[in-house]
Amino acid sequence: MASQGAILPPHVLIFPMPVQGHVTSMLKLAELLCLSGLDITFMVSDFSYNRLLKHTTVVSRFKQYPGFHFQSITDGLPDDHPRVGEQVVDILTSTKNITGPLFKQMMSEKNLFGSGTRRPITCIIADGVLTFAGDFAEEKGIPLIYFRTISSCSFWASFCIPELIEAGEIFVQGIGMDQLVKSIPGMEGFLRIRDLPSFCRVNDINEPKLHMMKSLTRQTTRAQAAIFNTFEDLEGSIISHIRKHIPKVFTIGPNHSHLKSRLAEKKVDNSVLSGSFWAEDRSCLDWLNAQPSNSVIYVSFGSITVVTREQLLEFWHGLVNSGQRFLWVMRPDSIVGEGVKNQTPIELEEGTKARGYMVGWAPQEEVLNHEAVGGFLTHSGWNSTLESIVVGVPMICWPYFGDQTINSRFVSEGWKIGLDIKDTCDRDIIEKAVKELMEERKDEFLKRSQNVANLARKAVNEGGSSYHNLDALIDYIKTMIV
Ligand SMILES: O=c1ccn([C@@H]2O[C@H](COP(=O)(O)OP(=O)(O)O[C@H]3O[C@H](CO)[C@@H](O)[C@H](O)[C@H]3O)[C@@H](O)[C@H]2O)c(=O)[nH]1
Ligand SMILES: C[C@H]1CC[C@@H]2C(C(=O)O)=CO[C@@H](O)[C@@H]21
Repeated sequence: MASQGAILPPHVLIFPMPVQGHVTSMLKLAELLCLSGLDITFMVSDFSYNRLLKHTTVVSRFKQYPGFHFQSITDGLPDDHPRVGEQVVDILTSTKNITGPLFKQMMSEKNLFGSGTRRPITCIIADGVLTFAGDFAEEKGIPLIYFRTISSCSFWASFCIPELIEAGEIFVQGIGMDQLVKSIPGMEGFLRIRDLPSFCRVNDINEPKLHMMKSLTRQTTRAQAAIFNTFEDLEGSIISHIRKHIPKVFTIGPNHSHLKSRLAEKKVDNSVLSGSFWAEDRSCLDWLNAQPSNSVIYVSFGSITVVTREQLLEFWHGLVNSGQRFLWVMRPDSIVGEGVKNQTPIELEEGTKARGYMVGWAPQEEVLNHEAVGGFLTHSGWNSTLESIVVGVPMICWPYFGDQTINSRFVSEGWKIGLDIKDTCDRDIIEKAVKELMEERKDEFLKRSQNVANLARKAVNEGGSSYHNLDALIDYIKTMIV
């Protein structure tokens, strides 16, 4: 065993928070590491695993990597828990209280997943929000790398929560939402209190969600290193501030594009790795095929956002009144509340028949890459933002919660590749924003988005920063074998 052990590769446990946006980006990381011959155990909740089995080919795709194994575990919630909207935060508590102890027991019963052909886990790459995985690594002396799946700008703002509290810059009643934030180094001058991660909007400065986010983020420093799904040309100036607290930061993104680049280099199938929790309706690609170039605004609010029927109608009127073509993802579980009567006004039905198409879930990466798509009305989830950036599609941002409120500010005022309509939901504002993005300022937005897209693609190809950093990460993981 000892001599066999010497030639066995490192064995990495990858553990995402079990929700779509986190599993998606950590699956891409897993495949990137598999391509370098590392052994991977990918921990996923029973709920997520069943969704993956039902709606994707990930299991057969990963069969080509003999060193890759899925391991499922409960997320601690009952099957019928909605796992959407603000209630998704319940997963943080249930995984800590229920999954954490089971994980610990499983690791000990299964000898850290070691066998005659695999080393026991040599390194844990845990989602930065799964603190119990960090506790376990620390307790057992296993090297720990945190992967926070949000943007670096959002991470950095959350990291600065103690300074924000100290400076009185957390939103509580009586503070102006449009006041500029001064206590986040690197964001002075354009970040407003309104743009801080939504957990910073509280009724009382002692509210648990604010303090949970503060400690979740601050505890990242106990890891030996951190990974971010971003690239230096996009967020380098912010990352330089993070590096003062976490010296080893590996920026390796955009992960989905990096994976494509590495697969192409190896001349193997580089089709999109879909980790969808819902069935992708590919008929929208046929519809897009029949639309002119850059003429369609794609509308999707990711996997967690929910809207009331009133909000839905505002979006719908705004889109139809804009006169633009639209492709709209309406997730089956995304409409909440009783709201107004369940009848669709005739003008919306007609407007949709003439210029729109709706699906329950789309193959988003392919949709955004389609030449007919010229804009994206998004909730500013980090994966969606990066997927849009890579293909140079300008955005209208309607952030729902969490990191999205700051991502949208960076899109509009930082990188200037879109518009931010946060905190509004009004048909006239939506109509105006769609016209501005798709007609009036179209060339300006497309040009800037193309420039950023070129930087993203440069980052993930040979010679680029993310390409270099992934190699450095793999070398680092190899040094962790004790
Ligand atoms: O019809 C659809 C809609 C979405 N997607 C994919 O689903 C993912 C959605 O991820 P993201 O855009 O990041 O949004 P959320 O699902 O909301 O992700 C959660 O996780 C992200 C990463 O931490 C955070 O940035 C978000 O705020 C958080 O809500 C993306 O890869 C999309 O391509 C599809 O494939 N088809
Ligand atoms: C449910 C949310 C709590 C934290 C996660 C997150 C993050 O800050 O890492 C962003 O949005 C959500 O996916 C998670």
